[in-house]
Amino acid sequence: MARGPLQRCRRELCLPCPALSCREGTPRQPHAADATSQCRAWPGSFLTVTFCFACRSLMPRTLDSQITVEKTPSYFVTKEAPRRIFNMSRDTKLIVVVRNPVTRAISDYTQTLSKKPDIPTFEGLSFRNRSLGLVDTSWNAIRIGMYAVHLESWLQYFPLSQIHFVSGEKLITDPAGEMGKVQDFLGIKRVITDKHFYFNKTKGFPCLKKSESSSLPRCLGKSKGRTHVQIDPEVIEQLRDFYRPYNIKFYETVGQDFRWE
Ligand SMILES: Nc1ncnc2c1ncn2[C@@H]1O[C@H](COP(=O)(O)OS(=O)(=O)O)[C@@H](OP(=O)(O)O)[C@H]1O
Repeated sequence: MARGPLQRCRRELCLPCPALSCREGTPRQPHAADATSQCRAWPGSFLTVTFCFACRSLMPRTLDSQITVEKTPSYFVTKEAPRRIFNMSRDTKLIVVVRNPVTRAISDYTQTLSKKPDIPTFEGLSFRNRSLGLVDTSWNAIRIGMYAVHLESWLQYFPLSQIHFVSGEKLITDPAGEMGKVQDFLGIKRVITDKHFYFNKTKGFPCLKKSESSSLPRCLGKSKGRTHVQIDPEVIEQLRDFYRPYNIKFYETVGQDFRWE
């Protein structure tokens, strides 16, 4: 029997979802089975890729009409991930949320600082030699934003048609629009629409009118959408210059202009 779109999508894998978290109350698609909570029960995140293969056994069993969704932000920048995922299931559809890499780096730093207040300054970590404009690409917060570089590894295994890029910026300004495109990409009915969202002025972000488990409104947690550390505008300019060629290459490769300039 020919496989329908839902059967084809049965083993979906959701990659970094830095904006509207897959695990935090996104309205549930009737076709989605969430493997992430099971996987996250596994201790230690540095072995993400390894554990996610181990954790396949922890994934919920899915019906042919369901899609398994797994969300691990570090997959996109993990060298071995494309090959391993391809070997597991070459039909896997990949979703990557990307945002302006400079803002991403500052967000990343803000998050680390909240856990380790003693780390060096953002400027100190960003440059090998600031006056020469030498950016430290070995610092993860910088390296992750070089999307074009990471994408190359994925394209060695997966065609572009199997990868969907969500704009992190549009996910804030038009969550329903971005979620609509995700649902189209997965070949499922547009169940999540603008009826599900409202803009919460206090949070400064869109929130859900009601969560899956209750009829009360639900925003993402305190660690999502917090105030960023203030960075010297000159540093921001230097980093913009650094990322420009990577961004241009990325836009060209995916055929989409994210307007980060
Ligand atoms: N609706 C809504 N509510 C709150 N936050 C939102 C939302 N949509 C997108 N964002 C942006 O998501 C950013 C946090 O994502 P993370 O990268 O920390 O997520 S994750 O760790 O990958 O789950 C977070 O980044 P920061 O602003 O740096 O905290 C937000 O800008």
